[in-house]
Amino acid sequence: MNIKQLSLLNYKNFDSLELEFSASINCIAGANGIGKTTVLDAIYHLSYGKGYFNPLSTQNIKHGEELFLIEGQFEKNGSTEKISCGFKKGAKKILKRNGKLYDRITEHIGLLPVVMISPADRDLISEGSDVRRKFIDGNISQADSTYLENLLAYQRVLSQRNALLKFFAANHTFDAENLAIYDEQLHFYGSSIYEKRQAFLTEFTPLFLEQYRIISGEKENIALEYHSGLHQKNTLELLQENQAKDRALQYTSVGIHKDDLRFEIEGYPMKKFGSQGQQKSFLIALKLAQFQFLRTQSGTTPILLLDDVFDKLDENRVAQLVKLVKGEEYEQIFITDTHPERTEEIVKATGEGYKMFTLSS
Ligand SMILES: Nc1ncnc2c1ncn2[C@@H]1O[C@H](COP(=O)(O)OP(=O)(O)OP(=O)(O)O)[C@@H](O)[C@H]1O
Repeated sequence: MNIKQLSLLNYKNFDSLELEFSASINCIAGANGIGKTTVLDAIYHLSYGKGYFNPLSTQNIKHGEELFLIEGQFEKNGSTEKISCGFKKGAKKILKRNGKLYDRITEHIGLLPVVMISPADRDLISEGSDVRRKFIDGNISQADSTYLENLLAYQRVLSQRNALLKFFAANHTFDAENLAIYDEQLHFYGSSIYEKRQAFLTEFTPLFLEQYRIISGEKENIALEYHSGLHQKNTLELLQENQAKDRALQYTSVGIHKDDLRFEIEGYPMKKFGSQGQQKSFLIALKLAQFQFLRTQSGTTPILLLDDVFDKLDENRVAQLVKLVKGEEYEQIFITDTHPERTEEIVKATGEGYKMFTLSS
C-alpha cells in the first residue's frame, strides 16, 4: 500500500501544500519548525482520523483559520482510495472514503494502516502505565472491534463503581449487593480484555525481541513483560479481596485498568538504566514489531513514517535500521531529517528509488 498524493489546507503551519510521493522512499528535509513532522502527521491523520501528536482537532487548524482539510490518494491492492478529512470549528469532523461519508470514524480504522516512529514515543518509557495500556489497546483494536467495545463498557462500569464507592463514603453507608452488580460486570468485561491482551503479547513479544536484536546487533539483553493482577486471580476475586481498601480509597484499585508493561535492560528498568540510544532502539523495535503485527493482521503492508529517527543512534544502529526497513517486508517509507545530505547519503546507499523534498518557508 502507498500514498501517491497529499494535499493540505490550513493544517497546522501550512496554508496549502500539495505533494506527490514515491511509492518507495520519501525524504522530507528542512529546518526546525518548517513542517516536516506535520506532513507525516497529516498522513497519519488520514489513516486514523486524528492527529498523532495532538488529537484535539481545533488545535490542528492553522492559527487564525476556521477549518482544515487533508486529502490523500492511496493505492491499495491495485485500486485507488481517496480519503479526505476535514474539520471546521464547532462542527463534527468529516471523514470520507471515495466521496462517501463515514457514519463513525472507527469504521475507517484498519483500512489504511500506518505506523509512526517519532521522538514523542519516549512517553511509552517515561510516562505512566496508561500510555503503555493505550499502546496495547490500540494494536488489538485495529483488528478486533469487540475489544474496543468491551474496553469502553469496562470503563463505563468502572466509573459507575467508583461513583458508588464515593456515594457510600459521603453518606456513611454500604450496600454489598449493589456493589456486587458492578463487580460482576467488571469481571465479565475484564476477563475478555485480559485474555486478549495476553494473546496479543504472546504474539507481539517475540516480534519485538527480534527487531531489537537486529537493531542493536545483540548488544544487550532486554525484556518486555506484561504485568497484571489477573495473572494471579480473576477480577471477581481481586475485587472482593480489596473491597475494604477500595471503600477507604473511594475508587477501584484492582483490575485490568491497572495492567502495565515492564521494560527492562539487563534486568533493570529501562527508564532509569537505559542510555538515550538504547531507549531509542527499544522504542524503534516496539514500533517495528507493531508494523509486523499490523501487517499480518491487516494483510496489507503499512506505510512507515520515520520522524527524526536517526538522531541519537550510532552509525551501526542507523545502518541496521536502514537495512531492516529496505527489506521486502516494507513498502513505502517516509523519513524526516534536518540534514538533507545525511539522509540522502543513507537512502542512496540502499539502492532503492527515492524522492527528496526540501521544505522551505
Ligand atoms: N495550529 C497551528 N497553527 C499554526 N502553526 C502551528 C500549529 N500547530 C503547530 N504549528 C507550528 O507548525 C510548525 C511545524 O511543526 P513541525 O513539528 O511539523 O516542524 P518540523 O519541521 O518537524 O520541526 P523539527 O525539525 O523541529 O522537528 C511549528 O513551527 C509549529 O509551531
